[in-house]
Amino acid sequence: MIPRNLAAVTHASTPSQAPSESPSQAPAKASAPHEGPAVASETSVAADYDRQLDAKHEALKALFAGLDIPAIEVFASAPQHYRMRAEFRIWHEDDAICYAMFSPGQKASSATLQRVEQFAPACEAINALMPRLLAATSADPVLRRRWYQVEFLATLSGEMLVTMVYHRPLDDAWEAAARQLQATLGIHVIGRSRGQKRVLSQDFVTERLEIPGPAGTPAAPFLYRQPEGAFTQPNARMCERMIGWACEAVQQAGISPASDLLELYCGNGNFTLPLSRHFRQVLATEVSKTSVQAAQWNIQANARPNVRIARLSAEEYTQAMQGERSFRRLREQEISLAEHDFSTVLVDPPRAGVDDATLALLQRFPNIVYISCNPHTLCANLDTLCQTHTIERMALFDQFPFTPHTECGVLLRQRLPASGTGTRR
Ligand SMILES: C[S@@+](CC[C@H](N)C(=O)[O-])C[C@H]1O[C@@H](n2cnc3c(N)ncnc32)[C@H](O)[C@@H]1O
Repeated sequence: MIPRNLAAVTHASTPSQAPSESPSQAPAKASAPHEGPAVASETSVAADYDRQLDAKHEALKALFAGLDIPAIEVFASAPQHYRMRAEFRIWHEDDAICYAMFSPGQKASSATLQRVEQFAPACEAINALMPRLLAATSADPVLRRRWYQVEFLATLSGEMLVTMVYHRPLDDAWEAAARQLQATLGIHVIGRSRGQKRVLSQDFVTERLEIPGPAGTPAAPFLYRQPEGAFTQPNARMCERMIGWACEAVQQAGISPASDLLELYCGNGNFTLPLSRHFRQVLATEVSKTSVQAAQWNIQANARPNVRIARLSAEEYTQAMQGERSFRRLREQEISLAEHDFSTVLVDPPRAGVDDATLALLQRFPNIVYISCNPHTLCANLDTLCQTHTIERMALFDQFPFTPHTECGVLLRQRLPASGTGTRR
């Protein structure tokens, strides 16, 4: 039996999941406020939420005090049920299992275990599934045996992909039991073990985001294939607002829709597809093969023929643009950089920020939209970019309530626009 004296984390706030790493790189770990057996009242959660958002806003202003920034636009999240992904360890005591989290750096043991029954940051569909999945697997020794970790990936419409990670090879008996589980719960199941990935129906979900239009215009739907293990923005509602902000920023800045957009670190085309409505052509690049394949599907599904995507790292793209290297991956798709007339570049790098060579490339663009999940590397990069550009807009998107993490959006414009198209090679 699982000892009852262990804290039942009914409303743990959030895992300290590194915001921009792939889910598989960032195990869920326990953290922060609203943790513990008591379920916080809605009023106290709302008050705590407002306080933590104010604190993030103040921290951001202090961090960027050395730069000339405009008033920060602040986008509040739902305080709870905002995450479309969650992952937990599975803790075994005798024949019983439970969901578990461990604080960062803590060795997993009964003493450090935080039992999780419900998880307030996760969307309601994940919370509804958690007890049903646990009951079904607890009752089945084949599914339970050496089950180590579970990863949930949900969509706003309730589609659900569940990855069950094991410390044993997965055989046909496991697959038969997992197929039964999948049918009973109405979910997609993937089994993973060392060197093994058994996909029972599909290894992705399809998210539908409603992207707000400019003031007074209706929102537009976009479909996104989101593969297991690839990066996706965890807070779907906040993601809609981030994309809406980026679209509005380029329109309000008066950037010519006859010009082209370059995007680095494009993932599955999250920003690319809605932004492509505001440009003649878009060239998007991304390093992850899985994300590039999803982006190709998303381009077709959303009928965006003016978007092309190439699997290149930001560093490689910079080398190609500088004429230092040529890439078969561009030639195969008949992508000619010289045929683009880029007015704007959008970057959304991982937490490490943008490398020096790519920063120098960005400085050649009249307009830069920078989406960042790490204000510290953003601040360091802005130090460089502000040598050539001014910051016209800055936004705080609270993607990760009750964590130290803050997502930002920045629009920069070149101080002295080069004559003609400064970025045509
Ligand atoms: C913060 S995510 C943003 C993805 C996308 N813009 C979105 O909103 O979903 C960063 C992306 O950069 C990719 N990435 C990481 N290092 C990279 C590099 N050196 N060059 C290009 N892409 C990289 C990751 O695979 C990931 O998809």
